[in-house]
Amino acid sequence: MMKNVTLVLSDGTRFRGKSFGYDAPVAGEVVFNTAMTGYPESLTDPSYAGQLMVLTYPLVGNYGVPPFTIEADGLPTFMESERIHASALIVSDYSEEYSHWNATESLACWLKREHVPGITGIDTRELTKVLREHGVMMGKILFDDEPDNIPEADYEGVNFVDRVSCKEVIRYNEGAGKKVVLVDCGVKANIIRCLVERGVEVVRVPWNYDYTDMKYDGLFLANGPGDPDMCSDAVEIIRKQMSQSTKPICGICMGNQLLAKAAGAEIYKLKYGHRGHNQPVRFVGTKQCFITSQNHGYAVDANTLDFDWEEMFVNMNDGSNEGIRHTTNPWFSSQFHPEACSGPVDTEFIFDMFVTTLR
Ligand SMILES: NC(=O)CC[C@H](N)C(=O)O
Repeated sequence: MMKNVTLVLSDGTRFRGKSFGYDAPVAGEVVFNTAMTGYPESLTDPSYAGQLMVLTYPLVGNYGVPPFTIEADGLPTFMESERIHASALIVSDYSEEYSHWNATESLACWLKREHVPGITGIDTRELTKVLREHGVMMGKILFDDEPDNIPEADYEGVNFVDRVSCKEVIRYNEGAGKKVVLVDCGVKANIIRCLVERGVEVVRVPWNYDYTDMKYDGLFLANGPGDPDMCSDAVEIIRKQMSQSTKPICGICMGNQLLAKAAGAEIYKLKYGHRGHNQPVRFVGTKQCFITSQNHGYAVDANTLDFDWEEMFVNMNDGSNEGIRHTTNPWFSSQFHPEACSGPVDTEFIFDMFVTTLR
C-alpha cells in the first residue's frame, strides 16, 4: 500500500500525493526538470545533491532502470555516478509497469534500495507554475501518519561539492598520451568517458586538490552541486594555475562558473534555473544554435567579465550566459552539458576543441 504524503513548499503551498519510493520524510530545494527521458542519468548526476527533483514529463518509470554494471575503465556503464544523488523524485504519474531491453528493475525498487523517496500523484504542472512564478523554493515531503519532525534544509550555505567529490586521486587511461587533470566537483561519468574516448589520460582529483605542481597538459573543471561561492578553494587553485601557464583549460557547468570566478567575474542565482534537454544556445560570433542538455541554478554575470574574456554561448530563451572564453589563451567553458547523458549530443565537439588544444 502506498502511503499518503504531502509536499509542503516554503511559502506554505501544499500538494498531496502517494509514496512509491523509500518511505521517509525529506527536505531540500525543489527544482523542476523538463526532460522527457533520462531519469537514471539525472538521478545519479551528483549536481542534483540536496534537491527534490520534479519531472514535468507526466509519465515516469515506464522504461524501468538499467543494471548497475562497471566497465573495465572503472566507470558505470549506464549511470552517471555510483548512486542516486537527488534527495527525492516528484512525478505526476508513476508507471508500475515497465518495459525496455536494458531494464533490470523498476524505478520504485531502485529508489527504495537507495533510500530515496519518490512521490507520485502530484500535479507537477501546477507545481512547476508555482516554482516559475515564485522561483525555486525549499520544500519538504511529509508522511501523513508522522508528525513534521525533520529540520528545515539549507541549500545555499552547504558545501555539497565537498560531499560528492572524490576523496583521493583516481586515474583513467594511464599512459595514453596527453594528461588531463580533472577537478572533480561532482563529475558525471560521461565527462570522463568523453575524455577517455578521445585518447587522453585523465587524473581525477578532489575539488580542493592543489595540482599546480603536477606535470600535465590540460585542466578540466567538472560539473557539481550547490552554490559555486562554496568553492573558493578550487577558484584560488585555478587562479594560481592561470598565473603560472597558458595550458588549456575547459569547464562544464560548475566548471564554467569556477573558471569565471577565477577570471574575476560574478555569479548570480537564476530564478528557477535551466534543467532539461531543450535549452537553445547561440554560439557567439556565428548564427549557429544548439539544443543543449542543462542542469544549473546559477549563472555567470557576463557584464562582470574582464576585458580579456568574452561570452562564447548565450541562452536564447533568457539571454543568460552559457559559456565563456579567453580572448588569447585556450581557456573556455560551457554552462550546458556537452556530454549529454541524458540529452542531445550535438555539442560534444566541445571535447574535440579541448583535446585539439592539448595537441
Ligand atoms: N550541473 C552543474 O554543474 C550545476 C552547477 C551549479 N551547482 C548550479 O546549479 O548552477
